[in-house]
Amino acid sequence: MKIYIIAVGKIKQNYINDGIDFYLKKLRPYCEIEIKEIEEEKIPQNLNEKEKEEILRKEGERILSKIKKGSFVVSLAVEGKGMDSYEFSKFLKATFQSGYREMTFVIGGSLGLWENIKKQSHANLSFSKMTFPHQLMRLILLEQIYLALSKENYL
Ligand SMILES: C[S@@+](CC[C@H](N)C(=O)[O-])C[C@H]1O[C@@H](n2cnc3c(N)ncnc32)[C@H](O)[C@@H]1O
Repeated sequence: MKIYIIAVGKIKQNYINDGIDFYLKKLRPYCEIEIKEIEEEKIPQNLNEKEKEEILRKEGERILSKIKKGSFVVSLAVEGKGMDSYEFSKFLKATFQSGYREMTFVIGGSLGLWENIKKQSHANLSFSKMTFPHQLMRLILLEQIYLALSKENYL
């Protein structure tokens, strides 16, 4: 089983990169996992709606080009479906048990995710009603995948 995380932008904060490395190592016995970074568009000052939509579309098309056919795609979105950690663990395992060999999680950039991606995904997943920075979202997602695959009995 393989998990891809497609995320917009590079992470510059060392504490987040250290956390990501930490969980990638811990996840090694449980699954193969790969992060694909998408180039982030520059956001102009006084951004208008048209410019915002254009940025989301450009980033969105880059994301779509990285999604492998046959992968079960989950977009991370504040307005998506909420789950507790136990439900998330069951969701991960059930997806792989249903025959999918790959899951792809998609995390948007500073402006979010293109609507087309959310519509085309198999599921939209919310981690809470709060909006987290996209860099931190990568770390939170890895920690929850680790919890889901390694510690079911404690959830
Ligand atoms: C800074 S947020 C984007 C905020 C943007 N205003 C929006 O409405 O989507 C960047 C990305 O992090 C992810 N994200 C942030 N908070 C989240 C949450 N509570 N649940 C799921 N994903 C979240 C989403 O993929 C989002 O596109």
